[in-house]
Amino acid sequence: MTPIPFFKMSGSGNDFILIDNRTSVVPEARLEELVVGVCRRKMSVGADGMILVEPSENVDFKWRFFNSDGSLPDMCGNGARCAARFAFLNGIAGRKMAFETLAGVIEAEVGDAGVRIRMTDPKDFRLAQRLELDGRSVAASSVNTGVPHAVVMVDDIEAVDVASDGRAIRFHPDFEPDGTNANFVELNPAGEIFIRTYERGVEEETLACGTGNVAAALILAKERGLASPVTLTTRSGGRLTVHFTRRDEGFVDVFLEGDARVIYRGELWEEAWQG
Ligand SMILES: N[C@H](CCC[C@H](N)C(=O)O)C(=O)O
Repeated sequence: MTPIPFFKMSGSGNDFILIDNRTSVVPEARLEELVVGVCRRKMSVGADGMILVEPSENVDFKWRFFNSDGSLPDMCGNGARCAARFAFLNGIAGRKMAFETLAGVIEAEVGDAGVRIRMTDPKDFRLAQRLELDGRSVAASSVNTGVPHAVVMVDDIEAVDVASDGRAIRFHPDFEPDGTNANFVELNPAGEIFIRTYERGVEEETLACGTGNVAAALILAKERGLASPVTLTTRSGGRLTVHFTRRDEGFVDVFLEGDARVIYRGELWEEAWQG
């Protein structure tokens, strides 16, 4: 099989494999095997997800985004920034662009220092829920920022067992049938915000989650009165900034801004994803 050119990129530590699939270079019949195979750490390239850039009749391009387990969520904030810069660098779009996702059309602007994307309007806010986790009652809020997110405020972000508590929230009955991503957020006395995320479809903690940072920022705005812009420090140490305008009980003009780094370019051989 002809090797498939790809970029490896990172959005604040959330890493992705990106492929220009406008001429259908990936074997559609073996797509899930390809996604899961190449996202394996150590055995292959390794990534939190894969992005296919494909033709669109209405805007600059359409994307298909896959979590590393092969699932197809509606949106990915860090992946969207990487897809925008990938499209710009490969002449698929200009600095300002729009592309189709399952969550809707995402507008993006590629700057010299980072990429800014317009998020879909947040929906399904649920504040001050109580989740029963292994006999503990945990306060959480949730919102859909393109994908579902639960947000738990904590006093010490370093003390959180993200693998265990994150997984328990991700599969909690309150979020069935689709499940949710689970975010843990510390707002310290100096006003600094630290966030850690267990990601649905990766099924472990990732170093950053764009839609999760947006969820945390909007819930902090609602519950703690934070004003736009809100900057959060992710597990990688990378910082993401969320801009928004309050409108009645909701938010409009929500933007996510952060880096989208090219790590390397390569070509996928079939043995990189077979079995
Ligand atoms: N794992 C998420 C999708 C990717 C979200 C995250 N990587 C982001 O940057 O928004 C889900 O299945 O809901």
